Amino acid sequence: MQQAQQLGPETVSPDRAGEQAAERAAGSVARAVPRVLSIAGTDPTGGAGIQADLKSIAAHGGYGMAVVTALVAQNTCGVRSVHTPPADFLREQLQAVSDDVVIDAVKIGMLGDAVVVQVVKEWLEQVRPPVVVLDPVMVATSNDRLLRPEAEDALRGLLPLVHLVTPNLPELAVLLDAPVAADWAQALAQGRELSRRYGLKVLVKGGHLQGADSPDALVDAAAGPGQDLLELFSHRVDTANTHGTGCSLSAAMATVQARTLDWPESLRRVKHWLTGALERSDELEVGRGHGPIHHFHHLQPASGQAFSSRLWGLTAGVREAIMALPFIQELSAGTLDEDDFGYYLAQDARYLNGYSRVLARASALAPTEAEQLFWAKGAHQCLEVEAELHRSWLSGRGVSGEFGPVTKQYVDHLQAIAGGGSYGELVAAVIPCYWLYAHVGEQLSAQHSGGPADGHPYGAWLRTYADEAFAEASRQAVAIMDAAAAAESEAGRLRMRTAFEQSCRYELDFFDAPRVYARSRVQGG
Ligand SMILES: Nc1ncnc2c1ncn2[C@@H]1O[C@H](COP(=O)(O)OP(=O)(O)OP(=O)(O)O)[C@@H](O)[C@H]1O
Ligand SMILES: Cc1ncc(CO)c(N)n1
Repeated sequence: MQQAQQLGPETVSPDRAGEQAAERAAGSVARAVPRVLSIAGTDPTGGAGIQADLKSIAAHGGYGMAVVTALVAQNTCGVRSVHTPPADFLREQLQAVSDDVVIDAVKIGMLGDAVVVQVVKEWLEQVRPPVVVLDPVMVATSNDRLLRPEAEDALRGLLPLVHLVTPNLPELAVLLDAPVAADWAQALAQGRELSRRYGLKVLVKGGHLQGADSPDALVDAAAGPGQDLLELFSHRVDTANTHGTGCSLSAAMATVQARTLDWPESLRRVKHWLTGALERSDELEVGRGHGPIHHFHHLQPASGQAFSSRLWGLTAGVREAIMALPFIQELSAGTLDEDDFGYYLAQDARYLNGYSRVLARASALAPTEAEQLFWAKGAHQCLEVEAELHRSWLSGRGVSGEFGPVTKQYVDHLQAIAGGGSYGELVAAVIPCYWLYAHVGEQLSAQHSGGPADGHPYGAWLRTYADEAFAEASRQAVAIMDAAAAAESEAGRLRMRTAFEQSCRYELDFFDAPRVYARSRVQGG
């Protein structure tokens, strides 16, 4: 504090002042690691205000600094009280930063009252940072007021010093002294008007609209036709974790603009990041109200559900290929050659025997008793199904019980991982058998709603495919894989992915094997 008092404006070193003036005169200079100052209130739970700004700045490669306008006792559920430090002290904080550091960008958030707005205004007039983004914070996500109503006029007076303002719809209405926009078209019209009136860019935010999208638009009334509007539509993330989205967005815009000197490009990057941060917000488990977004989701590997979702997405092509196989199509239509079906079942019985041993190994490696039991039950069921296949379908058909080439390769692949891989890798390798089987079952039963027609040669078999108990086991297995993925290193997760993808390929080959290797084909041509 004492030190701050010693450092008045008159103590600015001539070098530093010259440096700032030179940079200003040259216009903005892109910086690899811009020095970004947040002027905002606090959130001790870290999701909004200065704490969110610093994370957002760092997440976008900036060097974050912060001047506190107000100390806010708040959490994800709401605001309890606000303590505003004396205006002189705010001035000293601002001056302490700008006397020493060249500022590449400023983000302004909660200002609270008209006195604070005035101090910040005077400082902006003196320093004129090259990038100034104002988030006109008025009301928190929890609906608590963060700006005194009588300060709204003062906030409008700040606009001529700002390059980009980022109002949500109610804030946009207050800045224009107009009714709140009822739809996106009205919001854009208001954004244009605000941009024109104050000669700045406006980021109109559609987070408060209803609908499948959460649109945002960069409006610049001064730009030529075709350049005056950039609209970005992202899907609306189904989450209550929206605390601090506005803070994080504006701090990110200030940072990326200072790095790129390109507002539209900044919005594209920031919007993409923000959607991911909302999507992954559940992983943080912070607070009981509107939780924070995941600022660093792009640096941390997806854990939990996201791992299996990624693998599922990566293997969409294999699933399509399986469904398109003559074997699957003809099986569903009832036109499949009996020998092909017999070959498939005999190989399945052979496979299940090997698979059972591999599941027993997963049981042996399982980190919890519940998982140990899950895999042990799976191993047991495989043997039961194998026995049932021999009793019902295979007896009297005279099909060979020898390993076919694909069956051999698939089981060898699983056994190699059972012998030398980690638990996560083994789980990832065994999942496609559950998951793709359940998927094919679901697809086939959708093709036979109400059950296969009477007299369908494979009707009984199709019915077993649509078994809900199996679908449930598949979901449990996938959940176990996600937990195992979270416990692995990044390299371990990569091995899991490889094991999973290889097993998916073998599932495809397995369904196609009758076409290639069934006795009638091999012998009869
Ligand atoms: N559910 C959602 N899904 C996707 N994007 C969202 C969602 N909610 C908000 N956003 C995005 O978050 C940003 C902030 O939008 P919003 O209109 O909610 O601002 P705000 O009210 O100032 O935020 P805050 O909640 O921090 O007060 C915008 O880019 C908006 O599109
Ligand atoms: C300090 C602060 N600024 C902004 C918001 C808006 O989310 C908040 N809740 N707290």
